[in-house]
Amino acid sequence: MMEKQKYAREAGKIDGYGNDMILFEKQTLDWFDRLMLLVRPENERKLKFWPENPQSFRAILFEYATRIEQIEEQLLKSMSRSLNLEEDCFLKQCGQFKRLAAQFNYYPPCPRPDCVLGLKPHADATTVTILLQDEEVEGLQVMKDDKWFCVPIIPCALLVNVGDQIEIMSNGIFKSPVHRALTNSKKARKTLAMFCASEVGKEIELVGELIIFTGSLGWSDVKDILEFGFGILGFGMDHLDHCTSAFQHLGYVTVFAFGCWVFTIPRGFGNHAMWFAMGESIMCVNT
Ligand SMILES: O=C(O)CCC(=O)C(=O)O
Ligand SMILES: [Fe+2]
Repeated sequence: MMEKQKYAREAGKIDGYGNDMILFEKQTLDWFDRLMLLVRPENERKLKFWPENPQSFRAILFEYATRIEQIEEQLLKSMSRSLNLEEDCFLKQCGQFKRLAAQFNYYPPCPRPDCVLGLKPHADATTVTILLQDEEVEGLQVMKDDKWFCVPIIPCALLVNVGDQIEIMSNGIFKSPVHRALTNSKKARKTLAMFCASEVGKEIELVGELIIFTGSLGWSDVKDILEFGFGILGFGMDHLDHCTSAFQHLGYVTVFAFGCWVFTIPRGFGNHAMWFAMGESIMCVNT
């Protein structure tokens, strides 16, 4: 614990070790600890929060982050191509100084898993989140048609969660699913979430061609959704639902045409296949 406290998060900041930010009285707290480290842009890294023990930690995280960025790039290109769009149309919107943050989640055993959640229902305010799941302990659930579905552990696979930024750019064709983490009475659970997001302050918007495709107006000129997302995470909700009501006052209409998308890619960074689970159907795409 003393070692962890050396890297404790400062009040109101995001980097470092800690628990939920307390945003209001009587907030329901999540049953987890986390270490959050901004990895890119490089000049914004705060190395004082990067553990020095084990010694290899920093080098491994740098290497892992580089690979994750390659995966994100391939994914964003593949998703654009799958919609018959130019392959860099999502990437272009992310700007030159894309952000990448690593969040190490630790869920200790909890005596009352029936009444305590590891992580409240939320959607990620990212382009995509790439999650390395615990090798043994399940806990992640995704909401679809108002029901919770357990995400299985697939050995040697990374889970890719579409985030709000891609939901916005794709006009809801790729939906950012609401998800949560359960607790376990006997075993601790560890996961590593890599949050990929656009440059700070860069406006993102739905890709014009998709208005015809979905027959709806969607998001326009959304900026800094990640900060907004962190701001309301304590409430445990879907940022876009929250934004939707705000935007409707401004005369925007948002239609999310499809259900949630979750897909996994086997770890290993050569030629890989992606499995898309959408509603009842599963497809496999070679990239
Ligand atoms: O730990 C998990 O399974 C989910 C983590 C997550 O959703 C997050 O960190 O945003
Ligand atoms: Fe999440």
